[in-house]
Amino acid sequence: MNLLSIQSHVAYGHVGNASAVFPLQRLGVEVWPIHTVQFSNHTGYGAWRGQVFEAGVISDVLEGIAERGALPRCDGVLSGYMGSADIGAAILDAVARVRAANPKADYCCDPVIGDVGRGIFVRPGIPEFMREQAVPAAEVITPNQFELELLSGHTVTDQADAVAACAALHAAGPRVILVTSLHTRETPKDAIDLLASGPDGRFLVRTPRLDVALNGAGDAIAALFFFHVKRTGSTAAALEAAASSIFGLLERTEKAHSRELLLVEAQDEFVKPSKVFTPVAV
Ligand SMILES: Nc1ncnc2c1ncn2[C@@H]1O[C@H](COP(=O)(O)OP(=O)(O)O)[C@@H](O)[C@H]1O
Ligand SMILES: Cc1ncc(COP(=O)(O)O)c(C=O)c1O
Repeated sequence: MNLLSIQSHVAYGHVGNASAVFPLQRLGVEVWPIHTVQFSNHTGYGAWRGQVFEAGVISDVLEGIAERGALPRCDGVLSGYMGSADIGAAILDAVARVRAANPKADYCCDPVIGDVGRGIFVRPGIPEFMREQAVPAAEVITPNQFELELLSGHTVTDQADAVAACAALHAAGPRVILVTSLHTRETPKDAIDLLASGPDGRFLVRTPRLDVALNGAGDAIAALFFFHVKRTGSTAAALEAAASSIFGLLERTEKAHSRELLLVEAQDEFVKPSKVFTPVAV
């Protein structure tokens, strides 16, 4: 499988492409990363150095890949945090070019907008861009609970609300939805839910809540989920594999008291997770 992954990149630590690329490679995917920024480290440290690339760089690198004649072999595009609407437009152009070369290619959009604790943390215009352009163009999306509410216009208090919100988003385009970090009235305090919704049904996985506050887990789970959807064609199987791998990764990271995901050290979790969380139909 060949996947184009258009995301931010950090030299030190693991967010964006530095979180998504290696797990895919470990699973045998040929990844073509295009970086939207190159920073020293993620912004959670409060200080970082590096550069935000212009949207033109994305189109230029894509043009070079096209010149190699590779686009018909591209099976999908994955995107994450978008620093500006220009970057967003360049990403959707890339999706359109890939689709023109391979009509079977899919687009997975992690519609990064914000989260429950922090509210919106992207630039003005990005939430609208996600809702009006990126989400309708995507086959697979991976919103967290905050993004699910914002994109669907539904308040999510219980599981039924989350299912209804997913139904509203399916109507906008995406065939498969993974809701991350879901906490409804039914979720115990010491647990985290993941809800996946697709043509084969709706499924829930509940894992223990670990004592970690890390960046990049969302980027890794989006990559894993997209890969397993494409590999299996099953929403339930993709949820099981992605949720189990991420839990294993985070548990190892917690044990080591690491501030960064132990992506390399815990790489076997991507292939054979220590614990398997079997989804239940909801
Ligand atoms: N403290 C935690 N305990 C257990 N699992 C977690 C924890 N934090 C994140 N995860 C797992 O990682 C997934 C993605 O995390 P999320 O917080 O949505 O990512 P991000 O904020 O990096 O976008 C969650 O759905 C959950 O499965
Ligand atoms: C450049 C960059 N990309 C992506 C992320 C993803 O972070 P999170 O996993 O917290 O959503 C971060 C977070 O700090 C970042 O700094």
